[in-house]
Amino acid sequence: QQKLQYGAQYTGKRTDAAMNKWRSNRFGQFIHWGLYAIPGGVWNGKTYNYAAEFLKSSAKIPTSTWDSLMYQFNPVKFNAKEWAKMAKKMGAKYMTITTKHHEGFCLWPTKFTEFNISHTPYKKDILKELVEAYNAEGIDVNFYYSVLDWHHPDWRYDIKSAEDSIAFRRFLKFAADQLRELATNYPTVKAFWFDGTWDNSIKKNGWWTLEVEKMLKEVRPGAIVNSRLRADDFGKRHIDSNGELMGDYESGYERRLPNPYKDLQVTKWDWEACMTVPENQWGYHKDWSLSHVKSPLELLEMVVHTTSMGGNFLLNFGPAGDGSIRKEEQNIAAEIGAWMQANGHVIYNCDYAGWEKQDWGYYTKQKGSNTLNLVVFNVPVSGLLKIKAPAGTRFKTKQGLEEIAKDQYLFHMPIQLYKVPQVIILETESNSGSGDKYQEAKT
Ligand SMILES: COc1ccc([C@@H]2N[C@@H](C)[C@@H](O)[C@H]2O)cc1
Repeated sequence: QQKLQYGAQYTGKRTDAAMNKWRSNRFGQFIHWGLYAIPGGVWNGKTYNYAAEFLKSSAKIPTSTWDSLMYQFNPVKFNAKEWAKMAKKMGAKYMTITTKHHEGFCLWPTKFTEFNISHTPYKKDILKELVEAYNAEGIDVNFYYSVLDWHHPDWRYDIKSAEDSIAFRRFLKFAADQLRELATNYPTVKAFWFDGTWDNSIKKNGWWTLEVEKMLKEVRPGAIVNSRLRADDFGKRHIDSNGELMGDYESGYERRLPNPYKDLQVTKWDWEACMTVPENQWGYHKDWSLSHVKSPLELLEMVVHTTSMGGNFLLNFGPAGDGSIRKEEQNIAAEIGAWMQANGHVIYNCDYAGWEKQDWGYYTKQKGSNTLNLVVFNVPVSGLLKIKAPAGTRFKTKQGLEEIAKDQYLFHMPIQLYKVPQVIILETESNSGSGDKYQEAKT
């Protein structure tokens, strides 16, 4: 353990009301929307299959050319209320919007750069429209903010000279001013999702990442920041040099999930995974035939998998440049929403149950209750679900349960064709299941 000036500010999970709400939300909608949605991965008639929000670099487009897309941004089909209603029907409890992505274009009328929505044909404050529409549906709104900024002349990837250092200090003030502006002018914002913080320039300025965390929590008490913002005294990111998580939740699971057998360390802190529908498209891409597009059921399993390990799942939508939502995303929202409508009680306010994962699916546990939720994706040919209970567990539920050895059971599923994940609720006796674990075999 060494004394850090810019390391973790506390250890363990926050238990204040704001963080408890963030945690209980469990399932959110990510929205990537910016100038990149206009070309949608196609430039001068050539389709680029890398992430559409990176088209500027994939197609080697000069900044001045790219930035002139601002004068075309006029989403005539944009309707914030429709987006919010779709998210509500999907069962999303929060939404995270790209206020500014790496391109540097701002969806709000910021005072600190002209490269913003007020200078587009659309003119109006899209961020305000989205915050109001989603909040009206009872959905919390969080802000994604990319520190990396391709547009701003003072951005630096590294600090290699006095000039770099002077320019980058100006840049860090610009970014802090924008963040203060966001936290001040949109008072219902709940959390800040930082991205674009992996470069040496940020790693050499860990002090700034802590200053931003403190400022946001001062301006907006209860505000939540992700670990991706943070670098410590030695440039160590997410986890400080003493092994403590920085920020309020771990945000390293991007387009991947922790292994439910081997990565149980994630259960010791709050965390969130974010996921694309295609293999790797966050912004709108015109051609989704270029990679596998995940089905509603594949994505629903990821939601359940994440809850079963005590994390939040942020599912990405990439609206088109005209403000429309593509049919694949509409369908995903409808199908996931149908299941969440009937079974959200095994997701919302649920957490890691501490039971050993089995092949048939996932366990979740309602916070502070003795009900154990089994979410079955893979029904065994035998119809018998294997359950290994923590030592000394006593069940209240008798129906369908057959004890086959100490703390080992089979649950008899009715033999039928299942089309959607099945939920089985078991009741355990309140003080049972905390007994000693078998001694692991020495190998
Ligand atoms: C390989 O490097 C990157 C850099 C940035 C990203 C951004 N993070 C995601 C949340 C999206 O915003 C993507 O553009 C992804 C991969």
